[in-house]
Amino acid sequence: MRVRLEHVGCGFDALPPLFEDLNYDFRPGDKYALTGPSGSGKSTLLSIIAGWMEPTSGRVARDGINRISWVFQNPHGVGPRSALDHVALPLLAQGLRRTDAEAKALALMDSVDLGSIAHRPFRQLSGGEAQRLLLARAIAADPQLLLVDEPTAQLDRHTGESVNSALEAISARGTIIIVATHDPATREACTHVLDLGKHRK
Ligand SMILES: Nc1ncnc2c1ncn2[C@@H]1O[C@H](COP(=O)(O)OP(=O)(O)OP(=O)(O)O)[C@@H](O)[C@H]1O
Repeated sequence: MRVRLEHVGCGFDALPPLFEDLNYDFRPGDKYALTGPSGSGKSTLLSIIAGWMEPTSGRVARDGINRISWVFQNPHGVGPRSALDHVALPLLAQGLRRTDAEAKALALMDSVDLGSIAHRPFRQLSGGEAQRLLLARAIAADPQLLLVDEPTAQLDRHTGESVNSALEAISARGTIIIVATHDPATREACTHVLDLGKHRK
């Protein structure tokens, strides 16, 4: 199982390319920080890696990757539904009984410091809580590749550390994790750094 960038480049319209000739291997059990200034193409590269967007040049090889989860910078959920329901849903879809799904969902929510808001409706969550909730849901889906866009941007240090620990725990299960981040603590918590600032043309 791995994801490989082969001579990947991308640009929009007549603008200069964001990046060109990116060659990179992403492997299970490692955490990759995708860094670079605002506008350098981090979210664009996540879209390309996920297969949502074709690169302008080169290709992405995804070997043995069937389940991809993506936690967006701007989280969306179902307003009136409880936070717990959001995390339990993928577990129910995997065939767990509701009591087991909810117990597992609650443990995942605890791991990102959300145990106390489990029964609140999604619409009452703050931006940082909503994004952590969707991280817990993404982990519940048991992905082989987890893409996360700026998970700690809206968080205080302690909460940011719990997010980094949750990423560590899922990485230890063999998931490939790629995190677009400006946060030095998240970058430090990763095993590798791919800096798009250095690939700008
Ligand atoms: N569909 C599009 N058409 C034209 N330009 C686009 C499109 N999508 C993104 N861009 C431009 O490409 C550049 C890279 O955007 P991207 O969101 O990938 O950057 P980023 O590194 O994730 O930025 P940030 O750190 O601010 O989130 C930006 O200048 C953006 O305006």
